[in-house]
Amino acid sequence: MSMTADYLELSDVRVTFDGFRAVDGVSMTVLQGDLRFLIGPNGAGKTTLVDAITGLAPATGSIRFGTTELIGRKVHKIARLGIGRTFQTASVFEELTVLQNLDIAAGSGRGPLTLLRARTSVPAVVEETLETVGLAAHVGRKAGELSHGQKQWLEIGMLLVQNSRVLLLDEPVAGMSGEEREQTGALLRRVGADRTVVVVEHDMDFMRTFADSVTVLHAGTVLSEGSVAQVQADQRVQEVYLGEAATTKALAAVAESPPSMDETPAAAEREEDR
Ligand SMILES: Nc1ncnc2c1ncn2[C@@H]1O[C@H](COP(=O)(O)OP(=O)(O)OP(=O)(O)O)[C@@H](O)[C@H]1O
Repeated sequence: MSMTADYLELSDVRVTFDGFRAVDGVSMTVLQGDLRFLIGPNGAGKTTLVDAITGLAPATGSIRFGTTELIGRKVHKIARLGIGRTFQTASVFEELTVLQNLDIAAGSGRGPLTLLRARTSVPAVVEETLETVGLAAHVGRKAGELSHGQKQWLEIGMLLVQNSRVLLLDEPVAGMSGEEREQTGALLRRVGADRTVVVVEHDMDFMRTFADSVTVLHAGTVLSEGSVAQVQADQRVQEVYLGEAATTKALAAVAESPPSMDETPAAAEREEDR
């Protein structure tokens, strides 16, 4: 493990699809141990930004992991540098056991024969990871039989055995029960202590409970950034999140009883002000 703290530093990152700017000049720095949540309305560019970091979307600007530039590198090179991600739907091997899934992830450099050979002991990193993600009691179960939450934990475990230093997690608690959410939050705190973690999430309660810091994306740009309290107090964030609901409500109110502008107190006040 490195002695110096890791960090992920994005500078003026842009991703364009056919002239449409999905990510439009994002700069942000995420430090190891600072559990960062990336939030924003649908289409804000969150997933595209994660795609850019992992090499799946062509980006311009700079994305550095420590002093290493990631832009321009191939997907598997970026993964090998220690940048790991999960997807909204867990991508575990359903027919294989929990242990086999972790083994395959850990042995990404080993040949298939080594993996097939009967083993007498579980590698230390796999054993440790089973404890960390809370699946020690389920080593022999087929991944397909796990609950949705447990599959997500297994996927995070697969990143841990690969020694991922950066974890980019796409909606890890979507579809989870309340208890699984709590356990996932605790897991993120544990793994995030000595790793650089970015959590893309729509669940605001989960974000409020577990985020150390928050970046709010809107229309491909950083709208706001700071602590949960700072971001929540930001007028622009409230407008983006409440905007749609407020507009719908206002329209409904207008349809129900058209307000007469002359009679409202506000209109009367404005008259006096003149
Ligand atoms: N491959 C693509 N080609 C064209 N447009 C794309 C592509 N991928 C994403 N987009 C567009 O880029 C914008 C950002 O999408 P993205 O999925 O990154 O948003 P998001 O913040 O992750 O949204 P959600 O919360 O709904 O997942 C959207 O308008 C989307 O339609």
